[in-house]
Amino acid sequence: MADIVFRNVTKRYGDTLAVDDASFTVNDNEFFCFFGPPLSGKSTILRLVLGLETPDSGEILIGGRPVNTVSPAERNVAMVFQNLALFPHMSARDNVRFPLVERRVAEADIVKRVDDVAAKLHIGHILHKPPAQLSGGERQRVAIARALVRDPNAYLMDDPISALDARLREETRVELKRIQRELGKTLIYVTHDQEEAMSVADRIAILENGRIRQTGAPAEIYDRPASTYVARLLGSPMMNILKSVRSAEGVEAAEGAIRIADKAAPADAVEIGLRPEDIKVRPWLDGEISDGGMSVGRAGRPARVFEVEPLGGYTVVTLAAGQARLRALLRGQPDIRPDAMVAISCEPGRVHYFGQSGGALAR
Ligand SMILES: Nc1ncnc2c1ncn2[C@@H]1O[C@H](COP(=O)(O)OP(=O)(O)OP(=O)(O)O)[C@@H](O)[C@H]1O
Repeated sequence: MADIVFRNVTKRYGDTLAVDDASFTVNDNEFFCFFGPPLSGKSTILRLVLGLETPDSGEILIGGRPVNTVSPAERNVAMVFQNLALFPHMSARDNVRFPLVERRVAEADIVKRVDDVAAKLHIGHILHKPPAQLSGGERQRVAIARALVRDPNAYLMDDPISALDARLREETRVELKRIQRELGKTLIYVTHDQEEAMSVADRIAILENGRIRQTGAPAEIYDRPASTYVARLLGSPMMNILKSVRSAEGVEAAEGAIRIADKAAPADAVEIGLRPEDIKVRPWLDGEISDGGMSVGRAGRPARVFEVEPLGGYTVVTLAAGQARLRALLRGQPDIRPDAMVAISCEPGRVHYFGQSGGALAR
């Protein structure tokens, strides 16, 4: 078993709380991702797992064993380095052999272990090549083979593909996900890219200033963000978050320009969140009269199109409703022009409610 557990782990650097009372469990064979803005404590958590840092308080367990005082070598957790750096002057095979040669493992053992890991990663046929002759995906597999040849309990990656261009990043993350599934080994992965976190991870932990704000499967966090902080971090375009007040029918936002007919709206909601893809937009009909009593849920409220961004498969429309700006994500390339009047609506069930401190409220 290679589950990794943090129990109330805190790590300070001087006055900086790099990791603040973190508790989580990474399950055996899980692809677990830490995601957060710069300086939120992601790398420090990896360093604590590796044993390069010691917690000021709290406990770390790997496979059920407390490791606070266990050296990095004895923890048997492998790091796959940023940009998957391979030694350019060595063949892929020598790269993979390297950690074992360094540890003076017997030659027969080295051969067997390299063959084993090469078979798992399907790279047996490319081991004779130098890194320069490998594709990006092959290099990635070789770098992972080098980390795994010692048969670690888990492997860690710190923003491994951030240096690649956008297209290659997309391909590489698919490959990474595939590799992790095939290997079935615990992977702790750090990224500052929300789309990457969502796409690769079985579960994500979201960090803010060293604190874990929410942990869960990507879809779960996306659909039920625990706070405005988390809601803003996941999703592109970002969730629309608007100040709101309770009304007789439900809630109002944007000085009444948006009304949600939702009797179940919590009384203490001070902000509502609308995902761009949940906002429906249709042309405002000739002669249509804005009835102040109409609700967003039923008939649609008037809004003016501020700007239109056609992105091919979908279109981002920025709308002006009262003083508020909203972004809606529409499929395809609808015939919507700047300055046009449109009717916007949203299913009440898709509205997120947040309280005074930014925490999500149950309907
Ligand atoms: N060796 C160190 N000495 C002093 N402060 C440190 C050290 N390492 C990290 N910190 C501080 O701890 C906090 C967390 O840093 P950390 O590198 O873990 O964040 P991160 O989320 O990985 O950031 P990034 O995305 O920029 O890599 C930051 O405020 C950072 O300045």
